[in-house]
Amino acid sequence: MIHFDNVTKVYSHQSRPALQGVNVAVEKGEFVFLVGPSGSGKSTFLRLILKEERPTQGGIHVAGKELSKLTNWKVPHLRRRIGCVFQDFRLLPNKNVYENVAFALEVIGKPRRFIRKVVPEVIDLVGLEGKAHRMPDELSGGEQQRVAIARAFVNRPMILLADEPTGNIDPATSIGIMKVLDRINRTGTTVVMATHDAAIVDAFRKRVVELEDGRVVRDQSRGVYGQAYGGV
Ligand SMILES: Nc1ncnc2c1ncn2[C@@H]1O[C@H](COP(=O)(O)OP(=O)(O)OP(=O)(O)O)[C@@H](O)[C@H]1O
Repeated sequence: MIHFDNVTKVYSHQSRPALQGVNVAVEKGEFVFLVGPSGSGKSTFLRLILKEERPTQGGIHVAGKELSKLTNWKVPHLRRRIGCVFQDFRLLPNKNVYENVAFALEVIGKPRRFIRKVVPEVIDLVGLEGKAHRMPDELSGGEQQRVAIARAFVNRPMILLADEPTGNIDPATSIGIMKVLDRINRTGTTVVMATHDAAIVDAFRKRVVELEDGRVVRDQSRGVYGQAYGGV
């Protein structure tokens, strides 16, 4: 589903590469935690998948397409098939829960009847039943993140990218957010989640890809946040 083939990314005016010789293959339906210190290249990895950045060297395939061969007018189509969730929620403050989720479908021209059917289903899926008419400022941080996940998922993307989704949320609430992402993954959506949240990574035991200075230093199935060697 996502293939990085010897990918190096050097931003302009930077001497040090943000990513260096990265080879990672994420298959359909996988859940991958992307970990590593600040500045190790996690967000760059996610931005390359969306073609928000281009690799300096190497190739990237997403859903069977080589991104360098994707013409500019096809990029929105790629992005439509990839849901994104961020640390800072990015909800529309003047729209309620229902409207925030529905908006994602309205902008891509889905029929109103379809929107009325699927939006309540997704609001239930993320555990916000009964809260469709609340405004974002009437919700807790965890609830706001659930709305953001509902919005990212309502179009049933093949891939969900999450950049520090629990970064602004307390540990107990983070477990609930993670369970929602797990539920989405179980519907067949491939999930890649960049995180610093060791407790979450250790609790859910998914594949862990660790970056350090732009290189993959570990790729482990059912991994933990820190090095697993020596029983640590
Ligand atoms: N737009 C940019 N222009 C120039 N350099 C950049 C740009 N974006 C990121 N970098 C640099 O690339 C390197 C990797 O950054 P990146 O944001 O991918 O790391 P990260 O692992 O996501 O960090 P964090 O955990 O702090 O979000 C860093 O050295 C950063 O300063």
